[in-house]
Parts: sequence; C-alpha cells; structure tokens
Amino acid sequence: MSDTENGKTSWWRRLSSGLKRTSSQIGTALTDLISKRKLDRAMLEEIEDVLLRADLGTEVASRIAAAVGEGRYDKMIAASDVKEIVAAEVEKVLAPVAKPLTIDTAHKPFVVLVVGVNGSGKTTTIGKLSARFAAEGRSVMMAAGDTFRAAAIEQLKVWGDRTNTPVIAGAQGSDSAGLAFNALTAAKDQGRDVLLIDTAGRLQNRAELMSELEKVVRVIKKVDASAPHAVLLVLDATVGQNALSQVEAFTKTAGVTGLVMTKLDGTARGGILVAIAEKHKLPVHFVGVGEGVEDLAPFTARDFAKAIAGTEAA
Ligand SMILES: Nc1nc2c(ncn2[C@@H]2O[C@H](COP(=O)(O)OP(=O)(O)OP(=O)(O)O)[C@@H](O)[C@H]2O)c(=O)[nH]1
Repeated sequence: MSDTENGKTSWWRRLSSGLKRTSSQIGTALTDLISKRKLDRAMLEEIEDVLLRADLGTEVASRIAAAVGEGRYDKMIAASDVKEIVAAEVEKVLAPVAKPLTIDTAHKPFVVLVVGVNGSGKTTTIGKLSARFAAEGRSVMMAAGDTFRAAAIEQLKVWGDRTNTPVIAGAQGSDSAGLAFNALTAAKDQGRDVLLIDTAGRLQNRAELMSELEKVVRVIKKVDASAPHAVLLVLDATVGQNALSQVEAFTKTAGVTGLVMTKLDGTARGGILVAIAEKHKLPVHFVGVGEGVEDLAPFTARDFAKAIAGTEAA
C-alpha cells in the first residue's frame, strides 16, 4: 500500500470513529424502530425524528424519509437499506460544498483570516493548518491576533516551534488590527507564501467585538487591497443549532469564504454540518475530529456521508 493510501485509510479510520457517536445514535435508533414492522407513515415520521435528533435539519430529514418511503410501503425494510439512503442523500447535499482551500500563489502571501466564537477551535486549527501547509513545502507565517487571551498567544507559539513557523505576536491586550497590519507587512517583506491570522473569539451578538473584526479586515486591506484571500469560519460541532446563526453573523461581518468544522468527535449531532450545507451553501474546507495535528483533514462529501450514516465499518 502506498503512503497516500495509508494516509487515506488512516484518515477514514479517524473520521468514522470521530463520527461514531452520531452514526451509532442514528444506527441504533433505526434498527430499533425498523425491526419486526412493515413500513408505514408512522415509521417514516419516526425515521425523520431520528435524523432530526442528529441535527440533519428538517429539509434533509424529510427528503430522506420520502426517499425511504418510495416503493417500500407495507414492506419489511432493513436498517442497512435506510442507512444507504441516508448516505446517498447526505452526499447529494454535501458534494456541492466540499471544496478544498486553494492557495492562490498569485498572492504572496495568501492571507487567511480565521474567525469564530470563543473556544470553537480557531487557534488549534491554525496550528494544524500551518503544519499541513509547511508539509506541502510552503513558507508560512502565523499572527497571534487573539490578543485577549495570553494562552492563545502561547498556544500558537507552541505550534510555531513544532512546525518551524514564525509567529508574530504582541503583548496581551494589544490592538489586534495593528498586529494584523504588522504581520502582513512582515510576511510580505519576507516573501512568505501563506499568512494565517488568528482572531479573538467573539460572540456573534456582541456588536463592538464584531466591529473590531471589521477593523481587522479594513486594516489588512491597507497593506494588500485584495486581502484577506480567504476568511475561514471555525465552527464547533458540539454547539448544535447555534452554529447556523454563527454562520449568518460572521458572513455578514467578516465575509466568510469557507468553513471548518471542529469537534465532530464530541457530539452525537454531527448532522449539523449537513443542515449548514443545505441552508448556507458555503464551501466546507476541513473537518476536525480530535486535538492532534492529524485530526484535521480536507472535507470530502462521500467519506463524511458514509461515516455519518455508518454504512461502512472503520
Ligand atoms: N475533541 C476535539 N477537540 C478539539 C478539536 N479542535 C479543537 N479542539 C480543542 O478545543 C479547545 C479550544 O480550542 P482553541 O483552538 O483554543 O479555540 P479558540 O477558538 O482559539 O478559542 P479562543 O481563543 O478562546 O477563542 C482546545 O482544547 C482544543 O484542543 C477537535 O476537532 N476535537
């Protein structure tokens, strides 16, 4: 087996075991309600409820139930058939949004601004991305723009040491827009390929914090009018439905261009990613299933759909 195949197998194992809480909840509930009964309207409603409990959203849940019902009324069905339908319908929703983050080399540096609420996993994601880009042979710089939290600055420095990537940081409490300005200027001077900018976590309903984020974007544009070239919103899968309103708020304020969903390993409601894809149609670049560097990987629709439906063993 080649290294790439090994890498793929290992990621599939991580992804499917990360999504185990969601897939077993769906699988167990389906098996319980399907065994020893013929399919009728009541059963379809129960199937829909199971999918809603995994946060797949009303539209997708009812589409799946309708697909299960087609030609199967009054017949015995198997949980495995329903899981196949879940996987197929979920893949249809996810395929259009599963897009890799493309680093456009015309921009030097390619500026990636990373936003999200407190604790969503921004700093960790930046660290993991710096490792990934460095492994691809790109020269990276990180900016510790989360100037509120001393631990975030330290955390980024640890990732910097680990990946041999310079980290531009200021004192705790310093102006994050100023820091972004300095970091972009330095990255430009040094001819870096990628600049990853961390930002302080903020609540999407706190106007003054959101306007600070707008300031960071304005200041970045003073150095490079075309930047930021990507604005990644990091979403914590464990917050459930609240993730939908985070997408709305951050898209309005910071012009989000793509999503990263973390902590899918910490929830039985991993279907939230499907609900977000259905509603917002924003590109999903990466998903995270743990704290380690190898626990974040590019998002692929088919693998995610199979893992969430539990149609294939890890
Ligand atoms: N289980 C799990 N934990 C994760 C994942 N991604 C991040 N974490 C953990 O979540 C916690 C918060 O991550 P941070 O990266 O510090 O979050 P942040 O968004 O930078 O937080 P603030 O600086 O407070 O805004 C850390 O303990 C991470 O190790 C994941 O995919 N799975």
